[in-house]
Amino acid sequence: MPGTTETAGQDTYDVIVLGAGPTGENVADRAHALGLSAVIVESELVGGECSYWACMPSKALLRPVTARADARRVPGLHQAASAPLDTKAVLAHRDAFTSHWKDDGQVQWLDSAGIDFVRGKARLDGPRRVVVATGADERVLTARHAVAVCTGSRALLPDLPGLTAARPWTSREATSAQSVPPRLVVVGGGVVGVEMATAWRALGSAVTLLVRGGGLLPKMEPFAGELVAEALTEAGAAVRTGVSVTAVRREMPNGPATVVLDGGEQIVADEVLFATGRAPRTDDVGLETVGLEPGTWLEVDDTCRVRGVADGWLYGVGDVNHRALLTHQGKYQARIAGAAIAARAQGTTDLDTGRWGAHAATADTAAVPQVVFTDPEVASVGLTAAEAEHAGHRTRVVDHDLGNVAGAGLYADGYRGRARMIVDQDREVLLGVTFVGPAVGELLHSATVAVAGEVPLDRLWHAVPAYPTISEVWLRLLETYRG
Ligand SMILES: Cc1cc2nc3c(=O)[nH]c(=O)nc-3n(C[C@H](O)[C@H](O)[C@H](O)COP(=O)(O)OP(=O)(O)OC[C@H]3O[C@@H](n4cnc5c(N)ncnc54)[C@H](O)[C@@H]3O)c2cc1C
Ligand SMILES: NC(=O)c1ccc[n+]([C@@H]2O[C@H](COP(=O)([O-])OP(=O)(O)OC[C@H]3O[C@@H](n4cnc5c(N)ncnc54)[C@H](O)[C@@H]3O)[C@@H](O)[C@H]2O)c1
Repeated sequence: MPGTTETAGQDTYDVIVLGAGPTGENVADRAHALGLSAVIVESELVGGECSYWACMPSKALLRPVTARADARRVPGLHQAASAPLDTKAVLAHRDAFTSHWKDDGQVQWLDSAGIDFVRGKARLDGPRRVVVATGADERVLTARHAVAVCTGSRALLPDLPGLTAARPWTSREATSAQSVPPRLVVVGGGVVGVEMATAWRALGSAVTLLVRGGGLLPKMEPFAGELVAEALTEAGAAVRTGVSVTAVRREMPNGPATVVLDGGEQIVADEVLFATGRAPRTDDVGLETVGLEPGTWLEVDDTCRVRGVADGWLYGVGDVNHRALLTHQGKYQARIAGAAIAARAQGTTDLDTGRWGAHAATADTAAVPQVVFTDPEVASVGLTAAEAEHAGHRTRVVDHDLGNVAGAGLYADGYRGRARMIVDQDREVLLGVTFVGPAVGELLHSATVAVAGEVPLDRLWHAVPAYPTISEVWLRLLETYRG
């Protein structure tokens, strides 16, 4: 049972925030830091999906996996690092990183940040009014300036015969399971699918990854999915592309599940993870009381203000607006929305909403960074080659084999990886960068600065990477471009 600390407080606030995930916390914090009173309402755990069933537990499961893989590629360590992972220790490490699914620390942080907190299920009840069901009681809150819906997303399950009765895993079970299923089927080759297939395979499950398309990580550069599929296969997972699941059965409650494929083939597994995307948590937050459709993603402008709501008091920030379903991007939007809410509360009418302005979440469309924590890691920012071409840019695609970089060779024996930069030929700046290979995640911010800063390639030539680091790939990419 989560802690029950909450603020009796007043009932009228400058800003009311629905949902205390990373996004909601940051909206409230920004608003408060800019002089507004703020209250946040949370129905489950303060910290949201990210802290308890997403980023934190998944990365805590994956870190030992990638550390062991790296160590096995270092001469002198191969033997020592070849033992199986200590499953109990890895799961305990994961449990510690989720604070054992207790949010006392995060509730304390709200308090220290001067943000009032109400635990309960919130829903809109007409303009600027929020009703919170707090157990047996209801509490009514009123906002002077803004209400921010930051209720996030949940796993989306396909409508398949037998699926609900078969009790499939979603990302929640995949990140919080207390034992290793001997056989695990993973459906979906997106980020959740590949990360969880990597983690549970390394922890000992026999993993079958079922993908209906032609490859893994379809939203990224094709070589990313290819290298991750190759590594998963080498690790002993079965990666099957071009297959669709048509039904799932679990005849005995404690027995195995059977996954039926479109060709009639059946696969038996102890657990079946559906990693098939997300749905907005907006079905029961009272959208209908303000003229919006329940269960839909909130359509917002670049200040994260919801379109089509009279007087512009409603904001939708984080996963719920479907702009970029990532914690860091939700927190970025929260900083932008918080600044816009405060400016509007002060009566400012000419907000700085131009490209890269203080009140515009420009990076959401131009420079979203993402790291997939598989072995090898995938790190990307901005547009892929296909996206840049589709957007009508005149581009040049520059590739380099990361294995040929001295720092990569030192990092790991037989280092395998690849880098790509997409150059906007008209402006000679970068539109996107992708790295695939061990440890490239920590390289990504250099690319994010280059893309978001629209750093001219002539100036990047003067950004000298230290020798012998993996970052020397920058020099190789620029040399390849210049010829
Ligand atoms: C397995 C997995 C791994 C991930 N790993 C990463 C990663 O490594 N890096 C990364 O950047 N992103 C990652 N993500 C994505 C990341 O988790 C989300 O983008 C992030 O959690 C979104 O934050 P949010 O605050 O918008 O929503 P959430 O974190 O979903 O928080 C929303 C909060 O609102 C509450 N809420 C909902 N309805 C109500 C209501 N009616 N009243 C009161 N409270 C309500 C919920 O209980 C929840 O606490 C991962 C996602 C998954 C599924
Ligand atoms: N490291 C990270 O940054 C990280 C990690 C995990 C999740 N996330 C975020 O969480 C979000 C959700 O991740 P996700 O992997 O669930 O979604 P996703 O949209 O990335 O991938 C879902 C995949 O499932 C496939 N799919 C959908 N329906 C299917 C069906 N019926 N049968 C088979 N395949 C089907 C889709 O084609 C898609 O490739 C993503 O937006 C991601 O950015 C980020």
